[in-house]
Amino acid sequence: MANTLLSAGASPAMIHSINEIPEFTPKALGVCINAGTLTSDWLPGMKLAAQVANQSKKPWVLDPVAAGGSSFWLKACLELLALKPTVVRGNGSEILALSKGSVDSNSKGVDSVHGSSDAVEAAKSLAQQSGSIVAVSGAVDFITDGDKVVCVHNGVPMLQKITASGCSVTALISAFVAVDPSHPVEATASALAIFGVSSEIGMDMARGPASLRTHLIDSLYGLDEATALAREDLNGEEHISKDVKSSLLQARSNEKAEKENRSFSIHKDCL
Ligand SMILES: Nc1ncnc2c1ncn2[C@@H]1O[C@H](COP(=O)(O)OP(=O)(O)OP(=O)(O)O)[C@@H](O)[C@H]1O
Ligand SMILES: Cc1ncsc1CCO
Ligand SMILES: [Mg+2]
Repeated sequence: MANTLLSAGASPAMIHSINEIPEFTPKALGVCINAGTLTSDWLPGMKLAAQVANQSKKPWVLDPVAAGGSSFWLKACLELLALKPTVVRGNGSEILALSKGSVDSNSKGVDSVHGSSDAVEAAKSLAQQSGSIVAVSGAVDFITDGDKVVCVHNGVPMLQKITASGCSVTALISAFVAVDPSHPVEATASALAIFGVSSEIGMDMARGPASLRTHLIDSLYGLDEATALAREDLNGEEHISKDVKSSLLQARSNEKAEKENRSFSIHKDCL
């Protein structure tokens, strides 16, 4: 997660201790709270970080790792959700569990047993209930404010074989939302697209999951505006660069790129 952020031009700090939160969190431009490897000792610090981010008017993003995997995980994620994250990003099973508010008896824990398209309606409903932007990742990523839905088609299936690829893209979303907090849907879609493009470029050089991780990070670091524009088939009005401060893409419908399966498009067009 931290290496992904560094490659994108952000400056991560991984904080666990509740003692550090009041002093440190106000200094951050954005906060990412990740429920993976959760223990009851860590939860109060996570909640305090969310509260301090809210008080400091800083955006924060929740990764509800394995929300449907156990009662403890689900309760913790629902409590964090009640603290009003700017964005929630999870896989299909995580978003379905949060939306239903129940543990999934078929859950494998961290890995999704649902496709992202199975969770689009749950994501819309969760966004309406929570007031947060909700992103469901998978073969297609869906981002919704409860009304409009944006789709991102970038990415490679091998990402599922790298643990914490989802966590890393959530961290990237935090950085993008931190630099454009007034456009959280666009920032979230942009982060997912940029991560996906980087994985596609990285996959051309990779021999398996371990080398994909390396090449993804290298590709994100080396991504320039021209390459991102070409791979996204965006029009000339959008500006992307490897610097997250200028890499916020606008979601839009694009029929040609849609056929190529390589772009943003609006939900009704891409389903
Ligand atoms: N089948 C796929 N094809 C293309 N990209 C995919 C596919 N599945 C996942 N991705 C991409 O992989 C990244 C991680 O999404 P995923 O849904 O696997 O997260 P996750 O299950 O939370 O992962 P983790 O728990 O390992 O961090 C996203 O950028 C997503 O777009
Ligand atoms: C494998 C795993 N277990 C808890 S968190 C995590 C990383 C992917 O979310
Ligand atoms: Mg995950």
